[in-house]
Amino acid sequence: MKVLKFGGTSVGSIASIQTLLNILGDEFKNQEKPVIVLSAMGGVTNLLASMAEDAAEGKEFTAALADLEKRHFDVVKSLLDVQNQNPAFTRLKIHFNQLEELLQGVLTLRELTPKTRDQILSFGERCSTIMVSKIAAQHFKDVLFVDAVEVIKTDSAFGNAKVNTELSEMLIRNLYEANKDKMLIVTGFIAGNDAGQTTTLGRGGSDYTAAIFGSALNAKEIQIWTDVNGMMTADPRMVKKAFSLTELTYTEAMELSYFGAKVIYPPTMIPAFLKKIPIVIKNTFEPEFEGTVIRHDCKASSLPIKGISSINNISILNLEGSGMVGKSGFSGRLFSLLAREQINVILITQSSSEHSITFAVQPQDTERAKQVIEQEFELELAAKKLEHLVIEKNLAILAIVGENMKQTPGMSGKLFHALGRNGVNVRAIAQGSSEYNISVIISANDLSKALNAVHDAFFVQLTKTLHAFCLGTGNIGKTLFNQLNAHSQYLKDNNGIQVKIAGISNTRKMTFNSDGISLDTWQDDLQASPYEADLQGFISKMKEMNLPNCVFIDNTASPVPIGFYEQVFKANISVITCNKIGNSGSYQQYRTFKDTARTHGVDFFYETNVGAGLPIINTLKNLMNSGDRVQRIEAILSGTISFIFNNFKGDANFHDVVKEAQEKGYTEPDPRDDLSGKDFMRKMLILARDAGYAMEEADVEIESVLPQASLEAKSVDDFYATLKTEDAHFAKLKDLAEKDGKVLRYIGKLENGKVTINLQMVDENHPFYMLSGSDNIISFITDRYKERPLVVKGPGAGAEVTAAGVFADLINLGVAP
Ligand SMILES: NC(=O)c1ccc[n+]([C@@H]2O[C@H](COP(=O)([O-])OP(=O)(O)OC[C@H]3O[C@@H](n4cnc5c(N)ncnc54)[C@H](O)[C@@H]3O)[C@@H](O)[C@H]2O)c1
Ligand SMILES: N[C@@H](CCO)C(=O)O
Ligand code: NA
Repeated sequence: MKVLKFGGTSVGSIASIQTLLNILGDEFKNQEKPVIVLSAMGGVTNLLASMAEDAAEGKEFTAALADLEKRHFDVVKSLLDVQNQNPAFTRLKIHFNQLEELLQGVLTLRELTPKTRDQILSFGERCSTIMVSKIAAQHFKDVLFVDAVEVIKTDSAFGNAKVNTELSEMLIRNLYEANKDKMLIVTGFIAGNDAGQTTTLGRGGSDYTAAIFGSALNAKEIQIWTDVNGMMTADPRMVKKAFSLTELTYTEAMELSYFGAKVIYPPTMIPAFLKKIPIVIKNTFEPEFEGTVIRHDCKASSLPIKGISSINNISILNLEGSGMVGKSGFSGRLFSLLAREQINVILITQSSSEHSITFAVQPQDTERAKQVIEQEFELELAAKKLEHLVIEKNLAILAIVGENMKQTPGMSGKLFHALGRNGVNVRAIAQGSSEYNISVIISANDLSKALNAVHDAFFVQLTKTLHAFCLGTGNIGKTLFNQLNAHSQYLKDNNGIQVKIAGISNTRKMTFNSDGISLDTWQDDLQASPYEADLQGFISKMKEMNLPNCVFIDNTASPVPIGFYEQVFKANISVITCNKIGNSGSYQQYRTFKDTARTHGVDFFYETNVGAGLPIINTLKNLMNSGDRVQRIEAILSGTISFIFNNFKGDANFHDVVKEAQEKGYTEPDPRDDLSGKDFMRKMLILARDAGYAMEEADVEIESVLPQASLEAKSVDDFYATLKTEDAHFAKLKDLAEKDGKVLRYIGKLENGKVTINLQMVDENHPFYMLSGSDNIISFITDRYKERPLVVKGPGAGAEVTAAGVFADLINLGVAP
């Protein structure tokens, strides 16, 4: 046989009671009739409690009582045929009169004893159960209302009575045997003492009733019908990707029950655990959900953990001092004291040096704990054997739970990697040797980020979410958004990655959305945003949003964002940049970026600083990391100049070719940066530094391709004008080269710690002769690539290839452990 328990929401409305009847209808078809346990209608127990307290304070309760009556009567009117209504009204009315009398007594005496309180509360379950059993009787024959006062026997500790299990189980069995052909519908939560007075079973009482019946009758299963889809991997209000578990063990259910939305209160299920009866959590509002089964032993599961539970507000107390070292009985004294004071200790850690003990308590217990400890250890404190107790508030506990963790190395590694990577500082740690729970204490501010990051790290079958904050909506920024938009489904399906753009800023406006700014409407959103651009504001907001797997992307050509990189790294946020100004500033600054990123365990990716999307920075990194040494680098790294020399032929005029390069998106926002050689210089400097040379800009020897007048131009327009007036200068260069069947190439070289960039005329035997479009080419001659160089070649400028390089950096972020 089965026991089915329906919680408050399942009997809370006409619609839910109708669903309940359908469920009973299915069960009624079975040979063995189930036992049904009911809670009070949703909210009724709390209402009764407050009516009782009001009455004790001399306040009126009649209006509330009338409401209560009406809620029950409305159900009767809707769900019972007219001819069946009167007997139900009469039964209910008798109870409401009794309730009124009790409340009146409390009001008169201005006193509410625990005994009276239990009696008052019991009307919630009594009325809902009478009501539902009358309705059920109209549909099914042989329904029997059972007042649990008759069969569940307790002591007289009103409010939280202790059950006489042996006696109760016997009475339940007798009742069941005598009514085998009937469906018993039983009041949850309430019981009776020897004198027949009503008692209540405390928190989770109706689940307890179901467990007691299940145990007494050796039920095949106990179903708990509630209003959510069973037990989930995390609190769904905090973790959107939380999903329902199909199966977990009793131990896991116990450990996970810390959730805010409590599905069951595991201690009440102990009678069922002891008999190894499976407990199935079902959803009345989604009956097709197959349920979460809590059982003694589960099938092997592929999930590394079953879930992540949390407590969002705790305090820790830390007691340390030499007086504890090697002293047995110290922790005994401490924790006996706390137990005596009824201070619940949530978590304890002690280092093996025995120099300190840290423990967590509810915030409301903190001050009292401090007081009693200081009294108890007064002498030790005075003798400085103990230091004064340190209290820290606004903390939270996050715990990963699952029996699969046992004997599986790497679980704590995964947990701490996810936390560390996201800049979550761990204040204390606890893991029992049973290895099914690892708990960490962190700042309450970080809880949401930590829960989501840890959930992403463990449940790899789910999509991982990256949160990107992007600066710059020009050529590259815009193209990146288009690429992300077009490719998002593929990334989800094939890489399990979802990129959410959580913030965007250009020089005018900024906008934010932790759920991701739509990549179809970002321009309108930015336009409509109330926030004026403010870089420090942008970064502060990014930190404040405290999202997991966060990255800052600099798609500007501005020196301003550079000044903020360090701050970003220090907030444990990775940086991706196509802006070369940062890495080509002072060597000191370049080092600071690298070192700060490393010490904070985040990435600093800048593949597009050299050769746009071509794999140049990563190639060099791999060479260096694997112990190779660069002997020489020769390269053409200006896409713009490359394009110009590849197209400045025959009748072409220099001015127009430069214009074309700009229109094609190859140039810097200011094309003078390209033609002056500055952009090329930056790239060579970055390569030299990545190759291990602590070089400064002044160490680069650079020959310009421009005549003096162009170099001195005050504006971009003036600059273009000089390209026209200086036409002869460029024509001469071209003719000189063409005369000998050569081509013009602007080539950079790094050798012996020296960088030079100059204009050369090369013939067809030169490896750099054959280039077209905006091609870049780089050849690395290293200790290992000595005879023949390692060469990378291809288009090295343009919005598409550059944005693609930024995109690749994004996907390569080490968010996954
Ligand atoms: N074009 C290429 O082929 C290529 C290749 C590699 C790298 N890059 C680099 O890409 C970067 C962007 O180039 P682009 O052509 O897209 O430039 P762009 O001028 O088209 O866009 C720059 C954007 O940055 C924004 N911006 C500037 N300063 C800002 C600030 N302080 N705060 C917020 N936003 C700011 C501007 O509003 C604009 O939206 C440059 O650093 C360039 O060197 C370009
Ligand atoms: N303006 C740059 C873009 C690539 O960094 C170039 O022409 O090479
Ligand atoms: Na590159």
